[in-house]
Amino acid sequence: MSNSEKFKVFISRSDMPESGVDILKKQCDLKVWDGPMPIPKADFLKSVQGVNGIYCCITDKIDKELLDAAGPELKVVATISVGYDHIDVKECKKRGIKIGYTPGVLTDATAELTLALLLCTSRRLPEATHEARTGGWVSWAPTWMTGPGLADATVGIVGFGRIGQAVAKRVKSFNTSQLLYFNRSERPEAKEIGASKVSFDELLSKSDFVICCAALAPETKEMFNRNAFKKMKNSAVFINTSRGGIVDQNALIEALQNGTIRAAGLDVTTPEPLPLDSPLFKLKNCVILPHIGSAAIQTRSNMSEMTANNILAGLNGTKLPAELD
Ligand SMILES: O=C(O)[C@H](O)CO
Repeated sequence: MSNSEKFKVFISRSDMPESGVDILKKQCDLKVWDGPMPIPKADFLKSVQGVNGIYCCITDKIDKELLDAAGPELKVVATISVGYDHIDVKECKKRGIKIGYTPGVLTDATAELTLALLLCTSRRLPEATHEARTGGWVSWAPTWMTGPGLADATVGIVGFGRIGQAVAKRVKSFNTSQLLYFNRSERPEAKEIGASKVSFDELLSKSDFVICCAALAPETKEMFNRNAFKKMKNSAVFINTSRGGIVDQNALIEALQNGTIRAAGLDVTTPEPLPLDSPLFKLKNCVILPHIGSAAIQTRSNMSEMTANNILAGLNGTKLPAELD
């Protein structure tokens, strides 16, 4: 393509980290959505007409209707995320549209956040700071604000890919007694980490902490349902930093209200943002974060650069640096 007819790329947010946008600016004709976020569907459909590439994020549904609206010139869709459950992968493949995502660069940030959320939930930090600020801190007290520690605990990780393994390595440094994992396939890396593969049921019944790092797919949808929570210890702490759809949220609310499990820490919910009147916000034993797993400054820049490079490769017809196969 000559300079006068650059590739057309649509970017669905005006606040995508600059480092990636700068890469694209030099070589593409960029159209950036700067209206309300996330981009309303009707605007999305209009904005993508005739583009060659789409730079999107997890709130943008890339479905058949959107691909139809974009038309036959669309070569690549790249998401600034490792998760791709918002993209109709089959439909893209059928049309020969390449999909880029951002595995690897956010592993450390997400693992860090998972640990932060776990400690926050088990040691009741939001409750404790609230008490300190509002006069509940009357005196040091032997049993006040106590919660389970990680030392000598059994930790179960569901989904043992990059992020699950990074979480396991970090958790181990807290002197846990046992690391269990549940994954579709056996992971060779588990041996060195010191984690044992068990069935989902065994993980649920033995773990003091259950951490969900699995990707959302038809097989994992609502795998944490009423039955699963019943199999967990009453003292268990549940952490989810992957996708809200993996949990039957009503079952979780019930489990937290009834003491079926002790507490939950969630970086992801259904829907997002979680409505302010959700019962989850009323529960002291639930810590909720607004999906900030990968929100480390440098990580987001790296993700943006990877997204841009995925787009450029897709436009030029070469293998993407991180292509979904
Ligand atoms: O899938 C992802 O990358 C996260 O959920 C958002 O960074």
